[in-house]
Amino acid sequence: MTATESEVFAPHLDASSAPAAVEVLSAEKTYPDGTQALLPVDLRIAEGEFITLLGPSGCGKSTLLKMVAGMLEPTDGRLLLWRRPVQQIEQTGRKMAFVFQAPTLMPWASVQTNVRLPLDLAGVPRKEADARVADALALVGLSKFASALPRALSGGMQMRVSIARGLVTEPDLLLMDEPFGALDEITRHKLDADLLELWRKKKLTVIFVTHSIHEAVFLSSRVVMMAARPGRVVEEFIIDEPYPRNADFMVSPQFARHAKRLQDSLMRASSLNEAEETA
Ligand SMILES: Nc1ncnc2c1ncn2[C@@H]1O[C@H](COP(=O)(O)OP(=O)(O)OP(=O)(O)O)[C@@H](O)[C@H]1O
Repeated sequence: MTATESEVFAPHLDASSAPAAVEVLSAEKTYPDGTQALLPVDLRIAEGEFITLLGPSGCGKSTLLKMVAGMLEPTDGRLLLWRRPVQQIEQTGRKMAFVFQAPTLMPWASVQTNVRLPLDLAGVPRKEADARVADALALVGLSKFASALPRALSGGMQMRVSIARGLVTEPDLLLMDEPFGALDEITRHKLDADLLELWRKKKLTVIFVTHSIHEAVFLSSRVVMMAARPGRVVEEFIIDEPYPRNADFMVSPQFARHAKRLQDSLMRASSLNEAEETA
């Protein structure tokens, strides 16, 4: 790591003064079958933050993320990206990418073709597209696998391809729905660390969904805790620890302190569900 890359970075200190990338304004969601997935949520996410949505199953994490992505309409309320409605993101000159839990790669196409897909869809000329694909593959450490088919890659490598496909459009906002949930712990730690590097290098704003308290503490500048039935935001935690964060951070007393606070909060959020289920 170079001296510049290792400079201390503390987005939680700037979050109140930095421009808003995402504003969720009393946005709520009831599905057509009557499921009340999300009570009104208010959330301001500043440029450069790494936000994690954490909470028990069914608390509306994916629903909220998909509303930010414009993949789902709120039943009421509004969502703004750089002060414009989500559907008008093009007019802001910013870009957003969504990375799903499963890599969802085309099995018959090479890694390179899979990563190029968003550029092909956008009509980017082939030469420029190939150069950007090469950059994205280098970022995730897969340059040597450009011609491979997905089935020749491990689960962790397939997930890297999926991340490269997200990064190839050079997004400002990266939305990730439990991207590493299906991977073994070692691979997950490695990808978490790589993701933090990318986030800092590319000055991204990230919203990340996970079930893992440890992943949330390691990655986030802020954690948004949610509870279910109906889904809602119940607490927020600033993880006021500087970056870069490394393996030493994970065994530090500060890490344990944050993890304990999140654990207690998650227990409260989960017991809210149980209390309501038995009432
Ligand atoms: N298309 C849908 N139609 C009806 N109900 C839905 C739909 N999608 C999700 N739900 C319900 O909305 C609630 C919130 O779901 P959501 O997937 O957003 O939660 P989550 O916190 O992401 O869950 P998990 O951690 O299990 O992935 C759940 O009760 C879920 O069953």
